[in-house]
Amino acid sequence: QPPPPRLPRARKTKQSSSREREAAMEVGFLGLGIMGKAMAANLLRHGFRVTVWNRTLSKVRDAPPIRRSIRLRFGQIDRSIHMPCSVPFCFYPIISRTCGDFCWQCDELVAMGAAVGDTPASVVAKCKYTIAMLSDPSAALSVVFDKDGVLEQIGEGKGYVDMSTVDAATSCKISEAVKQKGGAFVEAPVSGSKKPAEDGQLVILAAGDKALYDDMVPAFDVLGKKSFFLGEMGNGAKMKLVVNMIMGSMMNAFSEGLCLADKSGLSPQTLLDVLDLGAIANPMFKMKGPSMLQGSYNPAFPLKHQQKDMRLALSLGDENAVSMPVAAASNEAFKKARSLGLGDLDFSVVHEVLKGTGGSG
Ligand SMILES: NC(=O)C1=CN([C@@H]2O[C@H](COP(=O)(O)OP(=O)(O)OC[C@H]3O[C@@H](n4cnc5c(N)ncnc54)[C@H](OP(=O)(O)O)[C@@H]3O)[C@@H](O)[C@H]2O)C=CC1
Ligand SMILES: O=CC(=O)O
Repeated sequence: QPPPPRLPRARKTKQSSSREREAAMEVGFLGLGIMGKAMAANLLRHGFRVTVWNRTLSKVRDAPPIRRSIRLRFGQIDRSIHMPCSVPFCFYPIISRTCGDFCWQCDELVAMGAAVGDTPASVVAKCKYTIAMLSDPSAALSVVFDKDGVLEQIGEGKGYVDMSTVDAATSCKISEAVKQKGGAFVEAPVSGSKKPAEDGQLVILAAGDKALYDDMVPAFDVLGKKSFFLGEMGNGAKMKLVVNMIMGSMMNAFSEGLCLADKSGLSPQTLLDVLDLGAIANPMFKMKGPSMLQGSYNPAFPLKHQQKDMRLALSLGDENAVSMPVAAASNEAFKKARSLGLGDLDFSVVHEVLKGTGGSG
């Protein structure tokens, strides 16, 4: 049994601390892609009550192999109920008729106890804190500013935390709008992919409202192995873009090296072994190398997101007059991969492009 989340603030009175604890454990989560789903699951496993929303509802309601929970709604109350094995399947419709709206197709999160919100606004209305994990700047802005968006319900006493990878301008625009409504905002992009998200081993790069950051530490402790508070709004986004610019360039150099080894008559597997023992050994080469040699590119970090990060990092370079020829060349390879329809595969699929243009392909 995992330990309950820490109290967010020092105790005041017994009554107020129990109210704070209740509120702190109630978190909204917008965006259930590769990362969001794993992160929301972690929060649920650690005792947080989570209300989730995703633009495409089917991701929330994918049918699991065993349908053992139902979703009940009574006005504002929206609960997922686990049916004990002793309740025969044939009784579910009867329960549903008695209790109102329900869905059979509860996905893993609902089966773990998540409630489902209809809109970002309804999630923010319900929860003191709402986290978002969305694909890119346009998604991040849409979820906040569009109809039924976050802005409709954010206000005094509520916090919004966007963990998507976006540029500093996007974070600042959201921050201004949230603050104007009386709410608090933290940007908190993460370093670490699907597996670290599943294992609660992300590195969190936060900036913005320090009080909200402090409130979020119990959740960040569950999601990550370390969180950095980087000061003023935009610094989290910038740090994340610098890190991913380096990562994208490394992936290109690695792929070229695998091609070069292969074309010059060396064993790429032996190259992996040699790299792993030397000064440039790193978890990315170790994890991605074997699957790249097999030509297997199940997406942990989709290439379209890596290319978005290269684009945003290059734009940050433009703003600051920093010449980045290595990153620019890497961006071209990622763009080429996108143009070939490879954007939804793992970013390591750029290896195939490099093979095609000069390597073994
Ligand atoms: N995967 C990784 O390894 C890592 C990813 N990141 C960053 O985290 C973020 C999420 O990544 P990941 O989970 O991999 O991405 P996915 O592509 O798996 O998920 C993207 C999510 O954004 C939602 N979305 C996209 N456009 C919109 C929109 N216009 N309005 C509302 N929702 C939208 C999608 O909803 P729908 O299901 O409806 O399409 C989905 O929930 C990205 O910014 C990425 O760069 C950061 C670290 C690691
Ligand atoms: O953004 C991707 C990651 O692995 O970090």
